[in-house]
Amino acid sequence: MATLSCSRGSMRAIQHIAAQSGPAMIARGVSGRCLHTAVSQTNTGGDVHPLAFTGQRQTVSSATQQMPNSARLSLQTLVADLTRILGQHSGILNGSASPDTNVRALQRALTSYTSHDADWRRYAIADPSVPYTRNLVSTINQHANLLVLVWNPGCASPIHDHSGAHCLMKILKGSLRETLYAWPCENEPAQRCSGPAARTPTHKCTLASRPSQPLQVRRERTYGRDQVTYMSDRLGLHRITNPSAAEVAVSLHLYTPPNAAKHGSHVFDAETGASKHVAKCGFHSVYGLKGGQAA
Ligand SMILES: N[C@@H](CS(=O)O)C(=O)O
Ligand SMILES: [Fe+2]
Repeated sequence: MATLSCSRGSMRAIQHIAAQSGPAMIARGVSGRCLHTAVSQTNTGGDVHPLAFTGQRQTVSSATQQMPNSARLSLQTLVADLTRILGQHSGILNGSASPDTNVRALQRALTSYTSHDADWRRYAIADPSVPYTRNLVSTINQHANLLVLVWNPGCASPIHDHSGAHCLMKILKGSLRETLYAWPCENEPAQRCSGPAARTPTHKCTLASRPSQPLQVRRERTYGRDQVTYMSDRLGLHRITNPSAAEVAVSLHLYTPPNAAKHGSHVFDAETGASKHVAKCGFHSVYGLKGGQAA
């Protein structure tokens, strides 16, 4: 089975795989997808993995607009708060979502920040050719990745895991729907899928060792501007969708440790539960500069 990669050098391979697979592959949830024709018509990259770099970009708002100091400070303050909170734990050392990470404090910090467009505009680099873009704001002293994601109307991420990291998402603009799924092997007998290990990206439950069956949806929730939600591999898998047919949505994501950028993650087929590893998920921009590479 071909491995999708987020690295820039393998874009040709991704496009080639996608061209062969076409809409069926997208519909099966291996890649991100867009539901509305307005996007998919311009979306050569309905076929392109959403985490991939494409080189074609536009900012959501005019880049020439000034950023008020007060707004800029509020995002800086949030980054400072997150750095202080994450500096107090050792989660970065063991490469997985450490129980001593103060998730509540992170959640409080993200909640107390109020979204100002002028604050995050420089990071919100859109690209109509992919379902969504990933733009690095800060590495929080190497403890995390703080990203701004820009979601085209009707577009969604693939169903994916979070590489053992804590993931917090705050809506900056518009609304986003989260569909939460159980791990494919969660209800399998222990001998076929060994306990908690089945709920990590390194679980051994491959397609060969279990029946092919649709992923089970646990819940669906829609979050509006300034709402914050938490996700991790312990809760299962998820897909994020921009339900609007017309409006771009923007969200702020904190991943700690920053595992997906380093080691990639897994995407899942909704119909069969089959997974693929996506190597080293990159950024469309870094610190507001286009064409950035993964830190
Ligand atoms: N975790 C996804 C975005 S989302 O669907 O939560 C990513 O980093 O690309
Ligand atoms: Fe996610």
